Parts: sequence; structure tokens; C-alpha cells
Amino acid sequence: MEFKAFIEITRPHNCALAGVVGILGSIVAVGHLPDALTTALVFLVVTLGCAGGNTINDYFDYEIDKINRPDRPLPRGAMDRRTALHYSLLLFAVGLVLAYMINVYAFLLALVAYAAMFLYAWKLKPLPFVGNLVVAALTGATPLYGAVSVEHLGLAGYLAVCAFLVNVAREVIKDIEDVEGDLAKGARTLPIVWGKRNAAYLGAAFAVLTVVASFLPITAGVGLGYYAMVPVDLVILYAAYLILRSQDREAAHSSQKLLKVSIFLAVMAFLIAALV
Ligand SMILES: CC(C)=CCC/C(C)=C/CC/C(C)=C/CC/C(C)=C/COC[C@H](O)COP(=O)(O)O
Ligand SMILES: CC(C)=CCC/C(C)=C/CC/C(C)=C/CC/C(C)=C/COP(=O)(O)OP(=O)(O)O
Ligand SMILES: [Mg+2]
Repeated sequence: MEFKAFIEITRPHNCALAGVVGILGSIVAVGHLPDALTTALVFLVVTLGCAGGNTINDYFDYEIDKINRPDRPLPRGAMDRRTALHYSLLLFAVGLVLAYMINVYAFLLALVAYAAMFLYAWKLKPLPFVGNLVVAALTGATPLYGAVSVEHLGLAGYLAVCAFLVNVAREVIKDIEDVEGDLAKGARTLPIVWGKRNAAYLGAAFAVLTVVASFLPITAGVGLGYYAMVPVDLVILYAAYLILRSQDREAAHSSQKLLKVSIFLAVMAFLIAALV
């Protein structure tokens, strides 16, 4: 058992980004950073949830990851599956205790989100497009979590719409990348059921919808700092072009990685716009 596997299996880069998005949701909801305790609790509840979700995901994806991602901790033997199951449940439990310290709505939303992540990994992922929508809804719920924690919505709804749309695009394109392993396990993902080209059209359409939605905050009078979103939109459009041009594994990998970069850059743009 490798100690670093306990960090690696949580995909800390996703968790940290998600935690920042939770805080960003609070900021754009009330127009300023909430008090230190609320900020810390929002960050921890989201990161612990994301960590538990990624861990339980690898627990149930063990057979598929032996083909698609043999370098991950479980297929390479750095952690056993039973430990991963108990570890994920511990992460969720700690997250729920902290969520209860925020307010009852934050506790309930965390309970629903954590249950959705477990259900996705256990049963929903193989369902064509349904699994993609669940993951995207969870990413959209992240800024809303920050808003619920400060009991105000503000511009967090716009952030949630953008998060949902860009992650639908990315999840569909990730499924195009993973067709080989998914086929071997009999997973009925969208590209397998509907064809890689049709799935590429759908993924690109959601990428374009993300660009359209990214201008919504401007209608609400967000400041000049928001124009940092323009290069983000260009990255998203290029990712859409890549997957339309070719649906092979390499093109899908480049396209979904570019969308991940756009998510990171967009979060920075929203932070600049919210704090400038
Ligand atoms: C206009 C625009 C792009 C706005 C950005 C909206 C926004 C705030 C997005 C943030 C979404 C979010 C909470 C991201 C957290 C990290 C993340 C990508 C979670 C989804 O992970 C599922 C994915 O399948 C994991 O795969 P991988 O990244 O390859 O490990
Ligand atoms: C709202 C609260 C309290 C928490 C939200 C926590 C977040 C940010 C969830 C975002 C979605 C997420 C990280 C879900 C976890 C499950 C997961 C990793 C889904 C994607 O897994 P696969 O579809 O198997 O793709 P991989 O090939 O990357 O494993
Ligand atoms: Mg997985």
C-alpha cells in the first residue's frame, strides 16, 4: 500500500479546483468573500465530496480502469479496493459533519450531491448520456453550494449554468476517448450507442452553448475584468473544432483536456471579475 495513493486517488487537482469554485459561488452570490469560517467550510465540504466521489468512482471502475487507466492506484495495486471503499465513505462522512456546521440547506445539498456521486459510480455511469448529465449537474451544483452556504444566489446561477454546459461537453468527449475500454466492459455510453460522430456533434454543441452562456453575466453588469473570458471562449471553440475534425482517441483526449484548461481559466476570469 502506497501512502501517496490516498492523495492520488482523490484527484486533488479536481478537488482543489472544485473547492475554489465553491468559494467563488459564495463570492459572486454576495459580492464579497464570506467570513473565514464559512469560506473554509465551503471549501472543505466541496473538496471532501469531490475526493470521496473520485475515490468511489475508481472503486466501481476497477475493471474498466484496468484497460483505460492502468496507471491509476487501484489497477496498479497501490491501494486495495476494500480500503478505497472505506476511505471514500470516511471522506463523505467528514464532509457531511462539516456541512451541518454551515446551515441545514448546505447539509441537505451536500447529502444529495454525495449520494448522487455514489449512485453515479455504482449504477448511473453506464447509462447513455444520463451519467454525463449527473456529473455535469454535480459540477453545476458546486457554485450553487457556495451560494446556499451564504443563503443568497446572486450571479452564482450563471456560474452553475456554465459549469453544467461545459462539463456535459467534456463528459461526452471523454466517453469518445474511452470507447475502447468501455466497449470491453459492456458500458453503453453515448458514443457506443449513438456513434462517435453523433456524440462529437453533441459535445461540440454543448461547448458552443457554454460560450453563449458565458456572456450571461455581462447582461447582469459584471465589470470589465470579465473580458478575460474572451480567450477562454476561444479555447472552448477550438476544443469543439478538434472533436468535430476527428473522433479518434488522440483528438478526443486533446479536446477534453483543452476543455479542462478552459474551466480553470474561466474560474480565474470569474474570480477577477468578481474581485476587481
Ligand atoms: C465559461 C466557463 C467554462 C465557465 C466555467 C464554469 C465553472 C465554474 C466550472 C467549474 C466546474 C467544476 C466544479 C470543476 C471541478 C473539477 C472537475 C473538472 C470536476 C468534474 O470531474 C469529472 C471528470 O470526469 C473527472 O475527469 P478528470 O478531470 O479527467 O479526472
Ligand atoms: C456540491 C458538492 C457538495 C460537491 C460537488 C463535488 C464535485 C465538484 C463534483 C464534480 C463531479 C465529480 C468530481 C464527480 C466524481 C465522480 C467522477 C470522477 C466522475 C467522472 O468519472 P468517470 O466518468 O469514471 O471518468 P474517469 O475516466 O475520469 O474516471
Ligand atoms: Mg472512472
